[in-house]
Amino acid sequence: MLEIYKFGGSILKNADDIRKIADIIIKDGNKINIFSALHGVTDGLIKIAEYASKKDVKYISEIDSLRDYHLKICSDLGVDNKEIGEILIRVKDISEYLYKEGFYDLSLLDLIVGYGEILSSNIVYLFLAKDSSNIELIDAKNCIRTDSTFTSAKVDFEATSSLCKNLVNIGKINIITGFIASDGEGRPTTLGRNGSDYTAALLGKIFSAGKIVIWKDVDGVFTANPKIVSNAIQISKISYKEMSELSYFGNKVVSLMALSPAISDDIPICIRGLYNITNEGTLISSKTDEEMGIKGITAIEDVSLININSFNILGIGEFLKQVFSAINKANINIIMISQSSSESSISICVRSDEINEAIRVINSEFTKEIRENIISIDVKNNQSIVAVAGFKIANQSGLSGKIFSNLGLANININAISQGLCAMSISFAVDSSALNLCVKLIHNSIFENKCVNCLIIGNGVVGSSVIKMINSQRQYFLEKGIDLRIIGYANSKEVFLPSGESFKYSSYDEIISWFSKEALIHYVLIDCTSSDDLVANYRKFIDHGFNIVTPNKKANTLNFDEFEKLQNCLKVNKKYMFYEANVGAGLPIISTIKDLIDCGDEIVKIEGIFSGTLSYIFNNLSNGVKFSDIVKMAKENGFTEPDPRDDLCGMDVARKLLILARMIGYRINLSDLKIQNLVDATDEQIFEMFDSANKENKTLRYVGLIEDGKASAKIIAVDNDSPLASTKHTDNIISITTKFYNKTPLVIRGAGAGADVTAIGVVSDLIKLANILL
Ligand SMILES: NC(=O)C1=CN([C@@H]2O[C@H](COP(=O)(O)OP(=O)(O)OC[C@H]3O[C@@H](n4cnc5c(N)ncnc54)[C@H](OP(=O)(O)O)[C@@H]3O)[C@@H](O)[C@H]2O)C=CC1
Ligand SMILES: N[C@@H](CC=O)C(=O)O
Repeated sequence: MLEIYKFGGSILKNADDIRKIADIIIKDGNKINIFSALHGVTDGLIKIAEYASKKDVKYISEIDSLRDYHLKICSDLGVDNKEIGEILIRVKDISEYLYKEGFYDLSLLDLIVGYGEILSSNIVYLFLAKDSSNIELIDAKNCIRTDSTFTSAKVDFEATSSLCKNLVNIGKINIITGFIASDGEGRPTTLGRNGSDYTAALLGKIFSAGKIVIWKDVDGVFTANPKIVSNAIQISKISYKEMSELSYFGNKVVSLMALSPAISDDIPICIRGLYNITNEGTLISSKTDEEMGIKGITAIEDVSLININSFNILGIGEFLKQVFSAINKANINIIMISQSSSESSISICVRSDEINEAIRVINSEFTKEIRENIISIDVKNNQSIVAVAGFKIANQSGLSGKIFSNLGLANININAISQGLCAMSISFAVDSSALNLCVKLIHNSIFENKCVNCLIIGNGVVGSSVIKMINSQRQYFLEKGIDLRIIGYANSKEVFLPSGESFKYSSYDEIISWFSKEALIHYVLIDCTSSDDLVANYRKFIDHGFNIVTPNKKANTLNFDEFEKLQNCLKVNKKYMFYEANVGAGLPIISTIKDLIDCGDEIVKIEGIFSGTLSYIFNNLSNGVKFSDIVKMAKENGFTEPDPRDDLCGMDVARKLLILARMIGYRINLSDLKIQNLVDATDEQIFEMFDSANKENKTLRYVGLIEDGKASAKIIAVDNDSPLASTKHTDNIISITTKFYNKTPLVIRGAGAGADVTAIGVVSDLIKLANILL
């Protein structure tokens, strides 16, 4: 199967690129190979023409760097530079002529600019010809015939076809200049920007190629410009129609012009990356990837929006006819139209550099009506058109909602919108200042809406275990349709990113702005610190789109006014806060109480052992170990609070009791709780308590109680056969008496502290959140 390869300037930067390209051509034995100019050379040649014709001597230094660039590559490749040197002298001669004349026209521009392709193709030819006699160099001026529309010449297909068939020997490896052609009088012409793609497509059509491969510095067509949307996805298959839509609206991977010869003869075009040849690229053909209804988001920048209102005086048909014919006569390209038939108003988008002319022709068309205030015109500059394209645009219900609700939340205003019934795209105009955010938001709302993006602050005992659990269970969650993605984790000074990079921070604002600039759809802050400071910033995170999941008890034990403000902020922003690990680590205490309340049950009493650390201490006292040593062991095992005094003074239990008490409707603060403090207890005092309880066949337990609007906690010597006495290790045991569970209370028991069980509580919250969001 004959294939046409085209190599663009972005992969013609140095000798290494040319070696890679030569390897591909030789390995594949590819017969028709089209070359653009070396990277940046076309622009360089335009500059030379402009400087020289304006008698600016800067053209000389441009010529020098052009020469040095090409000769260095020749020397790096070890090719004889005589031929290249001679071509460069011709370029110099032309520029000296332009300098002398102080003038250039489009035909002279085509003459000089075309040397870019001549130089690159000669270098490649010379390099390949060192090892093979089967290489042919073809100057496309000798086989692509055009009219004389310099800089964007129209191809005479019949003449070109017969010239190519005569000149190109497909038994050989042909190195052919892209972009350039000549008119009937033999004058050099060019095919317009990205014209080399068009040369490739033309040759594909002429030689009935099986495929046209466009080699680039990117691996294929992406769902958005990866320079704007870092998580853009490579598309494996896209139809001609979809690609045409993307190209029309600004995707530069392949030009619209190049698509048409391929479409007419159904020749697939493959976009492939030179630097990643194992990647199979994107195939543009009559078939699409049906699974992927929407293929991408693209944008045209630098447009202006003209709104013309006719106040219904003229018939709509007549009014529109006049608008379009005026614009058409001025040869101005209308990029997008949006019409409101009820008001006979119409919005049209044109390129910014054509706006003045467009306004002039409309004004002159409607001079009388404007004077009589029948027609008014207003203009919005600095606009960009964003388009979402794909074969399922027209019949995908909910798509507009998905797109526009996220834009609305980000305060991005749509200035005009356009979509046809059978359309492959929906397009709209936004202020250019909002463009990047807009593209990211739409991209992520379509392609990333199945992800919960987790930012973990605090990577100590609990945080590290949460990170490990999310990563190790990733595949398991994916199979359930939940994509938990860690976008970063932080300690108190530094944020670490998945790329391996990190940045230091001094305020949470820096963290918020870093992550919100990605405009992801579902964010969650996982607070694995015990910080009050971070809690004080929750509302900022929530205002920027974050949900919260946390084992940190500080938020739910804020002073009641602050606590209510936080609840209100969540409500206003429609965000969620989950905190199962606040009480009993991974034990389902919070969720059970919530379920009972949601079912209309009334909680009468909650009682039990709420501290894993104190449980561990009293469970181990029986082994004759000192109280102070057991505290150390509890800290080493990760059961205590970051500051173990919070456990010993009863504050940790107090927080847990307050959290549950507030859940069941008590409007109380920490200061309202009666809590026994053990922080100053000596080993001897604790042992004495233990010993006297033991003598009475009792066991010491630190017990919390919530009942009758009050909450308290203290050490109690419980009977040895009491369920409270039966706990082991770090066990918590919580008994819940309710209107329905009144004879036998509902009891939850299990490990109440430690990294893994707490991480389970956090991750189960993430799954609950994901099930709501996704
Ligand atoms: N351990 C357990 O069994 C349970 C713990 N919890 C709760 O989990 C939370 C974490 O506990 P644990 O992992 O043991 O604590 P650690 O002390 O092990 O880790 C705390 C982490 O938070 C970071 N950090 C501290 N202050 C700040 C701040 N102001 N801003 C940003 N990061 C900060 C620390 O960073 P750096 O190292 O730089 O200081 C560290 O990475 C606590 O709220 C605790 O109550 C809840 C249930 C059970
Ligand atoms: N330090 C706490 C940890 C869980 O909240 C405890 O010991 O219970």
